[in-house]
Amino acid sequence: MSNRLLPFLKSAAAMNKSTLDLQETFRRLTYDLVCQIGFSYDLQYLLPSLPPTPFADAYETALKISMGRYTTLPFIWKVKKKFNTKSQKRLKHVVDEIQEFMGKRIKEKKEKLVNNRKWIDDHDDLFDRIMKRGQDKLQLGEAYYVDAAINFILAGQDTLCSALTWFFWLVSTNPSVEIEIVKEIKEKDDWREMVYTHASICESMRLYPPVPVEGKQAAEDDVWPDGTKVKKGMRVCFHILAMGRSEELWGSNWADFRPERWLDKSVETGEWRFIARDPFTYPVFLAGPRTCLGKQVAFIQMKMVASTILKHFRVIPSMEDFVPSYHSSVTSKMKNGFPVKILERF
Ligand code: HEM
Repeated sequence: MSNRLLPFLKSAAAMNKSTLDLQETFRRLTYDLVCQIGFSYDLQYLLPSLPPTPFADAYETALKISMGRYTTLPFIWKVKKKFNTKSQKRLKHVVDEIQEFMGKRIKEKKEKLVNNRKWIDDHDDLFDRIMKRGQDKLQLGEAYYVDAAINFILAGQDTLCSALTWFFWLVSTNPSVEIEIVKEIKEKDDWREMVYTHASICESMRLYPPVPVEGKQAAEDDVWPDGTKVKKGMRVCFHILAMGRSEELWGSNWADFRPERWLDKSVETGEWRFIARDPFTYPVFLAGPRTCLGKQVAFIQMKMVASTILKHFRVIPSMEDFVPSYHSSVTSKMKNGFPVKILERF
């Protein structure tokens, strides 16, 4: 944070009235973060020079073309695949690029694991741990780990970027919440004690869940408690965004951004206490056995980014009545980005 995000925002603040796309800033930051956490690899995307982002571009192209399969009839994309149309050639090209990039990272790790135990003991990123535990699988070849690494980036980068973008928009348009968060982050150094900030993050993901819609396929015939019959093989979708805006679940003030709905204030100490909601009411990270494996990491990262930025800067939408245009792909996005001005906080 201090040697990448802070200098980047300082240089944006120094350019006084210039506009910055915060969504693009978080896109770059989260690629850097996720690759650091996963592989100790520094992509160096968040630099004031705004360098090209070839790996991210390939990744997003692959995602866009593959997601298109969900919005067309299966036989259409199967025909396209068979006749190797332009989009299918493009998909193959970017998938090759991604696999080559990831293959290199995994190969480097595998060589170090085999040749130099000391190195691996000293460098404990996520994939060091996964590969150490699964040494028996090293013989399976790199493909196993390459797939796991690609899945890891998919799970962690876009979701974090989305969560941060909507959080900063909601905070910038709710001054009383911003004042309370800034007060808290100035008082508390430990992210575990940032209860009000935690509640604000939960509340922003209620209104704008990074993953807006989820689906699962029934492994067996099932009957739900309300009598609904679900046959083996049926696909069931649930709308996380709609659930977060349900009056039945959140009351008549569901449309308000109110971190306090997650909080209780101690009468004696005046300290906030967080009241968690059950994950089946709030399935932003899913619920049950497929709950997000990175939930804790996600909260830590978001609190670190939020506290780093809000301690030093004010983030102000560059247009006075800016209303973001919601775009749902795999994650909740702002259609034309989030143009802001960054001002030093004194
Ligand atoms: C605000 C941020 C995040 C949100 C809202 C989120 C949400 C989710 C959701 C809804 C799923 C279930 C997907 C499914 O089963 O179809 C999931 C799975 C997963 N998430 Fe997250 N996630 C976030 C951040 C992260 C981060 C930062 C990481 C990694 C450091 C991560 C790692 C994973 C992994 C590995 C899975 C797969 C679990 C499985 O296959 O059962 N997530 N996440």
